[in-house]
Amino acid sequence: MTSRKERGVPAELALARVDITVLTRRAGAPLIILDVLVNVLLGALPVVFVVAAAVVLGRVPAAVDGGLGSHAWDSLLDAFFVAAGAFIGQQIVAPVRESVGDLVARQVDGKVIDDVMAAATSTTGVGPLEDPRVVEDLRTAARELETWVQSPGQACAGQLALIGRYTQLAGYAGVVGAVFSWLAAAGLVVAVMLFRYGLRGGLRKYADVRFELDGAELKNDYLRALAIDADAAKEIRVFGLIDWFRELWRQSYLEWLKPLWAARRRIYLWPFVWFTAWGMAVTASVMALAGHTAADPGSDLSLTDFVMVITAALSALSLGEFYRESDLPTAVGMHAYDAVRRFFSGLAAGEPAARVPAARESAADSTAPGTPAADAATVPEPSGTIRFDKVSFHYPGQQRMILDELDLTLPIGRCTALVGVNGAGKTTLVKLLARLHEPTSGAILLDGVDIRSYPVDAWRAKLGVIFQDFARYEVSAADNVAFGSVAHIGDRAGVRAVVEAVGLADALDALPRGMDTPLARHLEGGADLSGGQWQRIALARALFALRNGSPVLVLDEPTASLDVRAEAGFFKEFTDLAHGATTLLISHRFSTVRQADLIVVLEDGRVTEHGSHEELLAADGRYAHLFRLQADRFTDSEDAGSEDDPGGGKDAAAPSEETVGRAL
Ligand SMILES: Nc1ncnc2c1ncn2[C@@H]1O[C@H](COP(=O)(O)OP(=O)(O)OP(=O)(O)O)[C@@H](O)[C@H]1O
Repeated sequence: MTSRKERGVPAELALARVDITVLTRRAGAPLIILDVLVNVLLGALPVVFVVAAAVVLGRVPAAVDGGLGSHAWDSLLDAFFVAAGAFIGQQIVAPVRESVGDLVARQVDGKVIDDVMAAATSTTGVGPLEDPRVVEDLRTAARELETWVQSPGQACAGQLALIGRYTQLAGYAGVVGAVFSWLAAAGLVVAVMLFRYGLRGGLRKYADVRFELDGAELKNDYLRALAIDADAAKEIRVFGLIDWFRELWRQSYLEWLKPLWAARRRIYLWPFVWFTAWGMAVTASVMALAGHTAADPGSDLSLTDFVMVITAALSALSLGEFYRESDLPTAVGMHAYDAVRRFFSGLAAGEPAARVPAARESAADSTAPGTPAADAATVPEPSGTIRFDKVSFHYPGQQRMILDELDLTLPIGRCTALVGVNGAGKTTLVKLLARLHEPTSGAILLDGVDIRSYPVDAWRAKLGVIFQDFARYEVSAADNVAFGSVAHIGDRAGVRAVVEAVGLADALDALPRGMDTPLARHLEGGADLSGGQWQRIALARALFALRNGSPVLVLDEPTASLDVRAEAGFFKEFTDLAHGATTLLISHRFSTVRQADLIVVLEDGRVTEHGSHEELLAADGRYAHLFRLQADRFTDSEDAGSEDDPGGGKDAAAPSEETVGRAL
């Protein structure tokens, strides 16, 4: 995209005006026509007033001579009523114009917000929404759209409001031209536009500087939000961070404000003085010409004409000012829309290539050789395996491979546990399985068929995934669970069954409105849950998906927030409930992991070990090492807590299987 500076100022201004005009069309023809008419009327009324007031003044001598009831008196009254009508009309039309402008702005902004929401929720994957540049554009746009200070809609209403101002200027110039001199009228218009250029041009440059500081402004927004964030509030107090943060807030604001102050001095001072001097010179010439003509005894300029010209000229000159309703909105408002457009192109550029690569179309899996089900509308019931076939992946815009030619087979109907150190790529693997990202190379095959052959929604309907950072929706507890299969959101008996299965029924029944209680304290009748209770909600959600036909369950750290008792019971209860399902379980808790049918160790982007718990312990590799590390923590504390246990000095590096089993 060509930058604003490269295009040059006139082209930039023209394009900005065209952009606003195009966007304004979204307000709809009736509203736009109404706004234009109201603005034209608001622009014309002051001109009518100036003309009528001058006529009133000119008719006073004759009316005084003629006396009450005379024809001259009546014509004075006629002119007076026109002037008064024009004056009162302005008072009435001005707020109407403001309201119609607001309607235009709301219509446009509403449609822009709809577009943003539609675009943000329509991406197949999450890659674009994880791209910091795309997110920054979205935040910039959202700030103006939400606060409704200088939004795109305000820019549209502001540009329409210019019609009123320029109708007024044209009217005054017309009066001066018709009554006195077209040259003087042209001079007036030039003077006003010079004043305007000095002001509005400065504002445009100032706005450019402000846009360059978007990053700093977003940082300020973040820090401001942090100051009132309940979670951060705890740590800020407990760790005594208040003074540190105050200083950070001060510094951050200064980093944003200082360049703005400097820009204001640089941009406004000399150009403003320069353009104002030119404007004043032109004004002085027009006034001198009018005065000279009026003073000339041979001139046919009447008192009415003279008053009309001077009043029109002065009124025109007063238009060489900052237009509150137009200038800031048109200078700044479209910035948010630029961010919206960058957001759209960022989303489009970041969408994963979901097509099945040509080479992959002939790929055959040992379990199901043959042709892939290219573009099949439905996903068949899994029967053999889900296989990661030489899957490599790096995040968009990054070089580092998170998964590197990874081969992994998940047997259908069995439970596979995935272990690995922090950052090994376990959650990333789940994102690929759910097609939130697509592999950089390689493929994921369901019974030999590349899952990209299927419509993404149909594939996802086969999965019930609970992420480590699962969502906590501010809706009722029942809906939080039912979101696992939104097509069955009304199935209260089903929701109840899975809530009981995860041991949450008593806790939810104790809430003010039972399962209908909104899970957010700030909502009326709402309540919040503990971390472990939220985790059970997430588990119930996964079970609800399973119950309603998602045969593949993926649980990323499902027991991380469960208490020891709940964790101990988790696996048994869960395998009973999830009997027959294909489960991928990610956990750092070996007490959970050890009970899986198959355990897979992920390291350096590849599977380095796989087998049952016993096989992996016997192999004495990475799994055995990690297992012992965790087991030692328990045996140490058990030993320390047991004063009369003579076995406290057991070889911690090699606990017996029995000890480990007891501890875990
Ligand atoms: N959206 C992202 N963009 C760029 N890099 C990412 C993104 N998400 C994760 N990563 C990086 O990918 C690597 C693997 O992360 P991942 O969350 O898959 O690990 P994990 O094995 O699940 O870790 P943990 O056990 O801590 O949950 C990490 O180095 C992480 O920084």
